[in-house]
Amino acid sequence: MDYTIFAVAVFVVALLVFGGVFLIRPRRPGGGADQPTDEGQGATATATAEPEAPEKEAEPAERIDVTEGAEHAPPAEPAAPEIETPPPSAGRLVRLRARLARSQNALGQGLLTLLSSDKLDDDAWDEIEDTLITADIGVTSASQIVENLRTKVKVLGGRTPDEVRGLLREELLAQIGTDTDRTVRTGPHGDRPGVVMVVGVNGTGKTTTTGKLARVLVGDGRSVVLGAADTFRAAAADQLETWGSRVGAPVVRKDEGADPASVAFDAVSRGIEEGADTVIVDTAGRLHTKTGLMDELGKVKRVVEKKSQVDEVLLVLDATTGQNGLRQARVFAEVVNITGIVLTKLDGTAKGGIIVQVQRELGVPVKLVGLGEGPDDLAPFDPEGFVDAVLGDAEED
Ligand SMILES: Nc1nc2c(ncn2[C@@H]2O[C@H](COP(=O)(O)OP(=O)(O)OP(=O)(O)O)[C@@H](O)[C@H]2O)c(=O)[nH]1
Repeated sequence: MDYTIFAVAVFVVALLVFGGVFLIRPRRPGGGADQPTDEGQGATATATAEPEAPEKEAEPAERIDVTEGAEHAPPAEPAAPEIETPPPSAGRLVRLRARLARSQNALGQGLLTLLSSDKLDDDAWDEIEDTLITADIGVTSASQIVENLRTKVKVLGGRTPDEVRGLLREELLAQIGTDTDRTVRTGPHGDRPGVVMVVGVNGTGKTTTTGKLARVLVGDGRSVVLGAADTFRAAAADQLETWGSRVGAPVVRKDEGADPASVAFDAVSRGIEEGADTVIVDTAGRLHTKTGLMDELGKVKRVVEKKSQVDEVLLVLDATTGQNGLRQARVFAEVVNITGIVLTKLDGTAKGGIIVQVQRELGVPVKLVGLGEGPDDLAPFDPEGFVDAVLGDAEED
């Protein structure tokens, strides 16, 4: 009996030892502990499927902590980029005027030719009005311009090209408004930074504008912190980080899907801590129901205001989208108190009249215009510079 028990015990121990060795050995190639080595071996097909599984499982647990932390650490940071010194804002529209002239000149030349024709009959005036409407200036403004021009031309009698240009210039400027305050308020208040919220539908150039505006401010000698509160797409935050790193502006971001208001709050806190002059918060515009949009933008603003007042809410509109852009503008204007408009992609459309229409609709001035994809292709809007470019009076190239 004893021998039987002893024999069974020896057999069990032997089985365990043999089985243990056998079981441990095959795990090595794909096992958790060896994972970094395997990963380093790179992309060769079949073996990669297994090691990836434990890695993915481990990630979310770590990421939750990161979400709560101040910033998202980029995975493998490349060598720090060289910090650029962008040009100041002054004189930018002059530099970009040739580009404006190129896109808007057909409108100006079309109007000047019609106005200079010998016979200014009803058909000619209708054509002038149609040309203005085609340029998205809006029906009300177009008919006002035509009415005023008709009266002035009658009084004038004969018309020299200079006189015609002068009349048209005057009318266009009157519609755009020369005495409007177009200052972008970015200044700090004591020890608190100025806060700018950038809103608008994605694809209009919102993130690009946030980055370009940071460059404008840094070019003017300001220190800037950026908040990547468009958390719908991680790529938007990556994009902003690239903009920020080029001018040495820190970017506060969190994981995709994080609460935009908390990103904005942290960005403003960081701005205060660092004694920055301005915090620019890029928000998401992807919510196509008005209630969702209202809730989100309202919350971002309220939360930011716990830390500092919001000085500017800039609405970014794509000039090439015409009536669609105007519809977007109306929705945003209903949900948030817009203080200025940034009209992007003016280099890509002849319909610069949208400036007049959007200002008239929203009662808010165009403060900045985007004139290209280059990093410094954002300029403070200047009505005279714009109209001179439309009328083909661009001296610089
Ligand atoms: N030609 C031209 N392109 C512009 C201008 N502003 C922005 N863009 C381009 O428009 C595209 C969209 O810009 P984004 O800044 O990514 O647009 P967004 O609204 O932030 O959209 P998301 O990136 O999806 O958040 C990019 O290719 C920009 O380079 C402009 O003034 N002129």
